Amino acid sequence: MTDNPAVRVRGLRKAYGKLTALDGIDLDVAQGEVLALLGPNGAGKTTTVEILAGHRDRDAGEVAVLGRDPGRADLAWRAELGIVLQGSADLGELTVRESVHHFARYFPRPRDPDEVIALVGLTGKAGARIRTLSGGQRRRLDVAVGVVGRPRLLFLDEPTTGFDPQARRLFWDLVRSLAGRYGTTILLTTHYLDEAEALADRLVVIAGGRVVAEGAPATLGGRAAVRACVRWADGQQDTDDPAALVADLTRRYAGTVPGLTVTRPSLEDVYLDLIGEHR
Ligand SMILES: Nc1ncnc2c1ncn2[C@@H]1O[C@H](COP(=O)(O)OP(=O)(O)OP(=O)(O)O)[C@@H](O)[C@H]1O
Repeated sequence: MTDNPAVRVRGLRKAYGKLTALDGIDLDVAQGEVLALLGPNGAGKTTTVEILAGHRDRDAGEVAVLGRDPGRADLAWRAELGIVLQGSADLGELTVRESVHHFARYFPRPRDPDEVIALVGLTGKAGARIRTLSGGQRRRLDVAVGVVGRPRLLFLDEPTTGFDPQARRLFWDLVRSLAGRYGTTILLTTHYLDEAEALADRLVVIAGGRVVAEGAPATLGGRAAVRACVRWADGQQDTDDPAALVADLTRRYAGTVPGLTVTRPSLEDVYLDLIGEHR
C-alpha cells in the first residue's frame, strides 16, 4: 500500500434507524488500483460507495478520499471524481450527445464528449433522446457521464447491470484502458465474479456490514492453496500437482486417459463459501 492511498477508511459505521448497514469497515484503495467490492444484496456496498462519493453522511469512522473528508469537500475535489451510482439523474428529454456535453461542462478538463460516446459504444444513438434508450444503453450513458470529466478516481456501482455480453466486454476494455493508460483509480461494485476477476487487482468482500475477506482474485480465501481435483473414468484424486498425476495416468492408460477433467474451485465457489460462513 502506498503512503498516500486514494481512499482510506477506518471504522466506518452507518445505521438506517435500527438497521446497522456498516459495522466498522476498514478499506484502502491505492492510487492506480482497481478494487472490486463484493458482497450479497444488502451487504452495504452501495452505502459505502455513496459515503465515499460524498452522497451520504456517515455515523462514525475516518474517511479520506483523495486526501479529503467527503463530508466536507468542495467542488474542486468533486471534479476529480467520476461517479456511476445506481439510479441515474433523469434528463430524459435530452439526447445522448446533449447529455454528455452538458455534464462535460461541469469539469475543468473534460474528455471529448463524442469520443466518450464512442468509448461506450453509443455513437449510433448519439442523437437519440435518453427516454428512448434501452436499459443497457441507459447504463452505458451513465458510464459515459462518469468518465467524461477525466476523473482521477472513479466509483462504479454495479456498472454493467443490464449490459449484453458484447457491451460488458467493451466496458471491460474501457476500464482496463482507464486504469492502464491513464492511471485512473477505480472502485467498483459488482455481482459478476467474472467481471471482478477480469478487472480487479484486489477484491474486498463485505457481508453484514463488515469486511470478511480481501485479496487478489487468484488468492482470495486461500484459493491458490486449494488442491486441484483430477477425475477420470475410473477414479478421482485431489492433488497439489495435477500435471504429475495426469502424466502418471497417461502412462497407466498407455495413451488417452478416458473422461479426464482437472478442476480447481472457481472464484465464485470461493466467494460463496466466504459469504456462506457469514450469513
Ligand atoms: N435509504 C435507506 N434507508 C433505509 N435502509 C437502507 C437505505 N439504504 C440502504 N438501506 C439498507 O442498508 C443495507 C445495506 O444496503 P446497501 O444498498 O448498501 O447494500 P448493497 O450491498 O449495495 O446491496 P445490493 O447488492 O442489493 O445493491 C440493506 O439492508 C438496505 O436495506
